[in-house]
Amino acid sequence: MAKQGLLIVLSGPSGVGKGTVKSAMVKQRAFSFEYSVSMTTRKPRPGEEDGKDYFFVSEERFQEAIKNNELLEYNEYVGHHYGTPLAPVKKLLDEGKDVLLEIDVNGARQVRKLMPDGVFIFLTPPDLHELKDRIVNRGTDSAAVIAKRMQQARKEILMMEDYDYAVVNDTVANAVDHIKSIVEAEHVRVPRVINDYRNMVKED
Ligand SMILES: Nc1nc2c(ncn2[C@@H]2O[C@H](COP(=O)(O)OP(=O)(O)O)[C@@H](O)[C@H]2O)c(=O)[nH]1
Ligand SMILES: Nc1ncnc2c1ncn2[C@@H]1O[C@H](COP(=O)(O)OP(=O)(O)O)[C@@H](O)[C@H]1O
Repeated sequence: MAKQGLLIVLSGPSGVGKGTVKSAMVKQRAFSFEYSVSMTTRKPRPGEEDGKDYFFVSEERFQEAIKNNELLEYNEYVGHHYGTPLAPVKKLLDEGKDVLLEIDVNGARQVRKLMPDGVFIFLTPPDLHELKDRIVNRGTDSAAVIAKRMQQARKEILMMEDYDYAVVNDTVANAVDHIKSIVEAEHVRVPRVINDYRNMVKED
């Protein structure tokens, strides 16, 4: 049986650059991983594709997914539901592939209980002014939504205490490098590799 893949959970306040860092990791093939596409009831932003960025669904479909236990975790964030479809994550991990979840802190807390072997990474802004500038410059949210996201961000940043690593997204290249180092280190943690050595030293 293939060794289980590593579950990588990436969180951070809105606008810190999670989407940007994730895309850069895919583009540069920084390391090999599969991205778990979440289900959401929020409307697509310009340029977002159904099935690639999110599965954009109705509230009814989301409620059905909850009822049928299709979601590993889910949460409400600024008026919309977001959740991780369980089946694809499980299948990919069983195939030995690393899977990246980009989810909020409440979701990550639920995942930590169910899958404690994952690595939990929190992406932080260099400071709060920079965070606000990034959300404003992205140009996808109204002033009212930006204010709510900033309020949420202040609370969320301190929830990094539930995570294993804090990575500063000062430049995208630095953030990608740090995440890559963390994933490489996780791959050689003794609990993950000791079985290989048990086999090595077995007498034949
Ligand atoms: N719990 C949970 N949170 C999610 C999921 N997908 C996305 N999120 C989080 O929901 C929040 C809002 O996401 P989004 O509307 O795309 O805004 P953005 O993060 O500012 O680009 C972010 O904190 C995401 O990390 C999911 O499947 N589950
Ligand atoms: N390291 C960075 N330096 C400057 N701007 C960044 C950086 N990372 C992301 N951004 C910009 O910040 C905005 C928010 O990034 P995004 O990836 O949408 O964040 P999130 O997915 O965390 O909400 C985007 O306009 C993006 O281009």
